[in-house]
Amino acid sequence: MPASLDDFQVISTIGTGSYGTCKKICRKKDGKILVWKEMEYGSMTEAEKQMLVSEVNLLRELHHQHIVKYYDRIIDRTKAMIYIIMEYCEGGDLATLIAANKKNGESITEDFAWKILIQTTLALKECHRRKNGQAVLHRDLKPANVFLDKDSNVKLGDFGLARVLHSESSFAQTYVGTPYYMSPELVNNLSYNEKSDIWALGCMMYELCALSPPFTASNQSELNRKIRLGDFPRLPLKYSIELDMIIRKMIQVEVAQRPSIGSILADPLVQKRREALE
Ligand SMILES: CNC(=O)c1c(C)[nH]c(/C=C2\C(=O)Nc3ccc(Cl)cc32)c1C
Repeated sequence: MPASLDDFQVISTIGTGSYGTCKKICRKKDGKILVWKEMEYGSMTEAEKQMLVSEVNLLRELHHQHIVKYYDRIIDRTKAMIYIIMEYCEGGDLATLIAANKKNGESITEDFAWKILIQTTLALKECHRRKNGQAVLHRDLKPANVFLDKDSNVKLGDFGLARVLHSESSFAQTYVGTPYYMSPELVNNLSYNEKSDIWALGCMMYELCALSPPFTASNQSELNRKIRLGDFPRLPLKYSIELDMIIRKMIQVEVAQRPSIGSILADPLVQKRREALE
């Protein structure tokens, strides 16, 4: 029996972005707290609608402890709206955490930084695993797309949809935000690849610790120049040289120089940190 909007009670709006609105909802039959991301697809081309459908279908295929669980989707054709129902992540998103730390002068611990790095890498490993020959590259890894559950475990969300919503469509005009995590290959109009997600992961980890992206500028051309150069300051000295090194390896201009997901997880230090998490 497909779900319907009447099966849920909307509790509150918990996030809005260029992709749509995220609402906290309650499933009436059992009181389970979930979220739905609602998007208006009326202004999409047929090709974009098809891409959205295939991305949602990919989401359904991904089952992993560090990827937000997909529950269902509801399409309201009268309003040209799609509602994607997913698990609730009580800890919110990393962008909010970074903003709060900047505001109150706090910073995450070294242990928490390693936890986020390891769990996000594990989520990307699952995304990059070929499903029916189709890799689900994230394409938009950033703090606003990484969520935390009640135990501050990582839940990666909102991927794949970026490919649909970054296309040359009416959505493109609504896409806001500076692409701080754009990799050198994208700046040079080369193709996006799995190592582009590694670059974005390094940028996200850097910002989580330093409370600023590795590359900042007041305009796109200056940002592109800095990204191509690849120079950025060391993490704050409270963080170990090992953490700085592994993040620095991820943010290397040369794609081939960046570690693969497998080599990150095989790093002895990562393995030691991972054992401490389990
Ligand atoms: C300030 N942020 C929040 O309060 C917040 C909380 C507590 N949860 C969320 C967002 C999600 C959430 O709780 N589950 C999600 C699944 C997929 C996606 Cl794309 C987003 C979410 C947000 C934005």
